[in-house]
Amino acid sequence: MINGIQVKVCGITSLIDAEAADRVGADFLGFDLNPKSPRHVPLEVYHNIVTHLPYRKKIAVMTEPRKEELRHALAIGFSLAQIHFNHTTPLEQIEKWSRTVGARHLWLAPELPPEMDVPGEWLSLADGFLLDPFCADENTRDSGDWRKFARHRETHPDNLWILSGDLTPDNAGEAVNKSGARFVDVSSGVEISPGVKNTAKLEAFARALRQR
Ligand SMILES: O=C(O)c1ccccc1N[C@@H]1O[C@H](COP(=O)(O)O)[C@@H](O)[C@H]1O
Repeated sequence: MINGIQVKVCGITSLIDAEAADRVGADFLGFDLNPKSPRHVPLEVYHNIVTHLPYRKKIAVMTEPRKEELRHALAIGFSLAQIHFNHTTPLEQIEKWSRTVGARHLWLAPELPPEMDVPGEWLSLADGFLLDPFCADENTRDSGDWRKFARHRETHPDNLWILSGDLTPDNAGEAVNKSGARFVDVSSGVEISPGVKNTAKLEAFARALRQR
């Protein structure tokens, strides 16, 4: 927790980066299990480092996983699964994910068009939702849709609302202040190259949250 804000550092690929995230105060460490991601961590690699990792909650980041993959991730010790999916995914599929791990072990990261809110029928299926405030303006990506994020938080306080997507040390303070977020997720904004975190950027990100 940094200045009242919970933080997840995602796209961790090594013990060194996990320790750096831990040192700056990350509450959650995210590991990308999607083989197509440049931040992909094969399960064998995860197995090799898991006992040495800092004592923080570990999140399995997956893209439209099969039931068996999802079940396996929780079985090997991930606290939660974060599922990325297209907004056109049928409700029955989301219900299946939720039944497989239980809603309290699930965060949903839907790719939503700017005008679309999280549908009401998804809310009981997951504990948390990752929303990207910048997707409201794909062209400039310099100002986010803070009202959309704030509206979700205020209207559905029983869910966890996680501000995620293109956060950096430069925009984190403004993003939190304008959206009212109490939980942020950062990955590429604290990297030197895909999958490699940078200590100075992690520290700058934490500083931005402290000084906002
Ligand atoms: O990082 C990826 O390659 C990735 C691939 C597929 C699905 C999600 C992915 N990243 C996750 O997206 C959020 C935001 O990341 P960023 O801060 O915009 O880089 C984070 O949870 C990443 O793990």
